[in-house]
Amino acid sequence: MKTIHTTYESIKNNEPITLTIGNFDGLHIGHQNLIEKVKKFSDTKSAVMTFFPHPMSVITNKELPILMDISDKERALKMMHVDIFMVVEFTKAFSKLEKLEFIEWLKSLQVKRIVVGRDFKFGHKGSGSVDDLKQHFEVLVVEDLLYKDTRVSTTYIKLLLEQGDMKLARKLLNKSYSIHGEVIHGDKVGKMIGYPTANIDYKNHFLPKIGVYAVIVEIGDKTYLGCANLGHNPTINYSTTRRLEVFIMDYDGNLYEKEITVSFEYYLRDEIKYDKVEAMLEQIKKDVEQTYNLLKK
Ligand SMILES: Cc1cc2nc3c(=O)[nH]c(=O)nc-3n(C[C@H](O)[C@H](O)[C@H](O)COP(=O)(O)O)c2cc1C
Ligand SMILES: Nc1ncnc2c1ncn2[C@@H]1O[C@H](COP(=O)(O)OP(=O)(O)OP(=O)(O)O)[C@@H](O)[C@H]1O
Repeated sequence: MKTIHTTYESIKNNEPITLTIGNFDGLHIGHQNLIEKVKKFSDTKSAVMTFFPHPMSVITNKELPILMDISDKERALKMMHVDIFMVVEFTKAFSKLEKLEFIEWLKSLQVKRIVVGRDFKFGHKGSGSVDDLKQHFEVLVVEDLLYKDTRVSTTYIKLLLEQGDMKLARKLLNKSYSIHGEVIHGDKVGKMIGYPTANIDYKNHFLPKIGVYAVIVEIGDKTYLGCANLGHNPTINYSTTRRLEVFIMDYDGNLYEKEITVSFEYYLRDEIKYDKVEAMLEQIKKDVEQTYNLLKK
């Protein structure tokens, strides 16, 4: 797969493509279904276009919590054997292109065919629709992928994660929800109480429900079982911002500044404010045992 990081002014493509366009946050089964359709045409290369930063964050000037960053999407699309991944810088100027300007821009990219969902919108304030595209390109409109009457969408998956429904989120994402980030320094209390934790700098990754999780941790090319606490640490050193901390089983090494990935497999329980640290340690021991039982092969 060829990845092109570009601006809309400088983008170039010389090969005829079948293209799909969108945010594809999470690359859920609705997105995957659509991309499989893109790949079916043998007269063109398959191409996926997305934008960075997320258009909503540029338009609203607010950081938007995301399920996947560009590197996650790149990895997933590579595994799906997409030929070309176009990452176009999303700017205020780009957002102001009128629908016909946007269409002319696409024409300059050798687009033979466009594959999108019925609600696809483009151009300034989303004024362009599938009908507009049809006047200029061959367009394949993919039917909605539903799960029990609900359209599979990034928004719906975020709702499931907020409810701690990791099982259904996993089904709709086709993989466990994961967050990767650099390990940063915490308060070093964990080590003292016998459960050292790696604190992850989760940046603008979307955070699931506050609580304790059975997780799988990837460190380089190795995987470990772990138990994560996502929350405010109300018992020791209350933190106003949410923290993601993981106790990694059978690991002792220095993780500071290393990049690790945490996959949320099971929601175990709520985060609790304990009166005594001993009571918390007893519970953490049980969490670790439960994690082992759930995740051991
Ligand atoms: C599996 C696990 C479960 C935890 N559960 C709770 C909890 O219910 N309540 C709480 O206040 N802290 C909980 N913690 C967080 C610990 O209080 C925290 O790891 C400790 O304060 C160390 O923080 P530090 O990394 O900043 O040193 C949990 C930690 C782990 C690893
Ligand atoms: N469940 C689905 N079935 C069919 N097509 C879909 C589905 N979900 C998204 N698409 C299509 O995938 C493309 C990219 O969608 P995009 O990521 O921009 O939005 P989305 O998945 O609907 O997310 P959100 O929940 O944020 O609206 C669009 O053409 C969209 O219509």
